[in-house]
Amino acid sequence: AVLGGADAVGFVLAPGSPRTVSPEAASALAALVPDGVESVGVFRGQTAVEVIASARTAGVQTVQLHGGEAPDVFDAVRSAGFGVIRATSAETYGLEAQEHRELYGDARLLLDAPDPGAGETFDADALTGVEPPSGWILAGGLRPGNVAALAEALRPGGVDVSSGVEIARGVKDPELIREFLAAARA
Ligand SMILES: O=C(O)c1ccccc1NCC(=O)[C@H](O)[C@H](O)COP(=O)(O)O
Repeated sequence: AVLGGADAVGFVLAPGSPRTVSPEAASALAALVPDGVESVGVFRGQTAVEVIASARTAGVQTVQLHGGEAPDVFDAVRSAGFGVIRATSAETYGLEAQEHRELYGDARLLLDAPDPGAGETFDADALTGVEPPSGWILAGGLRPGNVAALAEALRPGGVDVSSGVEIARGVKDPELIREFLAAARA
């Protein structure tokens, strides 16, 4: 991903995924990430104490929370010195955009399909009449063949991919990563 020109790389530190890496393994990988490329730890449903401990061991800069965590978890993570990304489904966000602004306002927003990391797209109609905050990140079922059209239609500040650059669940493919990055940049 770094060689292909990604702006950020993510390590799944949430338990129970075929993509899960230990904080120690993530630390060895994050140490290879050069300055200027953001390293992100991906979490779901853990306590603030667990998230912060894992993120510190892994040495990531940013924490991405997928589990509907409460605002106080975001505050704790931020106070521990990490950047924070709030990942939520586009359907949920469509119903609570005001709440996001009020409760999580300075967290970056990532809009995803309901089942994170499953390679499913969301129904873009969920965002009709909703304007996500500037710099929001689009995720969910992106692939080299659809990222340009979806980005053109939805105008996010960035895109995030997992399944669409894998040859099997949890197994990334360098060529698909290169194709995805080229299509997203275009
Ligand atoms: O990828 C996982 O297995 C995962 C597990 C627990 C929480 C989040 C997870 N992934 C979130 C991501 O960062 C994915 O990149 C994002 O949901 C997009 O996934 P995909 O639709 O497979 O491209």
